[in-house]
Amino acid sequence: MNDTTDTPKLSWWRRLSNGLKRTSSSLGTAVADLVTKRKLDRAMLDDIEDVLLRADLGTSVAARIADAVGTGRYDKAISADEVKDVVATEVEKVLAPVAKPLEIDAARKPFVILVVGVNGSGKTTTIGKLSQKFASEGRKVMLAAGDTFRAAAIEQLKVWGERTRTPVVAGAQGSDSASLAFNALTAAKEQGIDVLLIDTAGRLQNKAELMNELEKVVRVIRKVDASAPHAVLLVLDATVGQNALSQVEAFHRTAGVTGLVMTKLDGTARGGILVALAEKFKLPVHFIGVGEGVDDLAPFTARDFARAIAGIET
Ligand SMILES: Nc1nc2c(ncn2[C@@H]2O[C@H](COP(=O)(O)OP(=O)(O)OP(=O)(O)O)[C@@H](O)[C@H]2O)c(=O)[nH]1
Repeated sequence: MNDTTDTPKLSWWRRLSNGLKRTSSSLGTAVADLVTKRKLDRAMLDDIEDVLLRADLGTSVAARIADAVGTGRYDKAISADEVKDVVATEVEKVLAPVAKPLEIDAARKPFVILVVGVNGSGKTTTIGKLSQKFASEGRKVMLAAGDTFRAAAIEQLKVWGERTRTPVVAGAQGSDSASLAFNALTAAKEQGIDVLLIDTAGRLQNKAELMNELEKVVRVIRKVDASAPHAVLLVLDATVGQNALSQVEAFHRTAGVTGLVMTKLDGTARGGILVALAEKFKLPVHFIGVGEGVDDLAPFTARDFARAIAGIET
């Protein structure tokens, strides 16, 4: 884990737009190359659509953007900035309905958040960041080290617990993660905890056995509180691109995902996939991760993200 305290703190917007440079600049360069050569015609719109597809935006969004670019502009010269503006506007339209804050229902005590995702997507780090956020809002938080496969994962969660001064319920490596979740929820109820964040082992979406185990965690949690988990957050690594589609599908089927968090948007991210996900699944997107530090979690906002994808400076 990098220590970010010594480096000048970049704003989350700067980190996001830097992270999405790979998408926005290849999109920008490709569009600039296209539009300088000739007046707008169907062939150029097809080329623009291809560029958008390569940026992972998905077929229907790419087609819609190409149509919007074409509207009223046939046989005219068009600038790259005009195209970028249309991209930003159309992408924002797709993202606005899914950009929703994570609401903590105070009537649920504790409000149980199950955090799921593939290996290394950033679950534990996101739990640490959320723990800090909720504690700073004056809530009593507890963490459950449900990733019982790896000793290092249990230790990592304990470190986050210390850092955010939050109690951690942990068992031995190899112990049953469903019973760990059961114990943690029982303890959280007894202690009047407001928010219980449950970590789970990373699992590939195509491994049936592990996905069944996740179902069991949900079933066992419900024995303590039939309304829990109150939120199931799927943590997605922004660098994986198209694979995110099958991750959402499988985790949604198994654990009833209620919202998404996309991490690593500060790196060489391929954030266009978030647009395809929003279009296809319409699941709320709550937060984005823009670094490894405790404060590197930002609420997801459609306009900022759309402009970063299109490569428009704020
Ligand atoms: N740059 C960057 N790195 C991140 C971000 N979120 C997590 N990471 C890093 O990604 C790596 C994996 O993060 P973890 O939180 O351990 O991921 P996990 O999903 O819990 O991993 P498993 O326990 O293996 O399933 C770590 O090195 C984190 O520091 C982010 O938003 N930006």
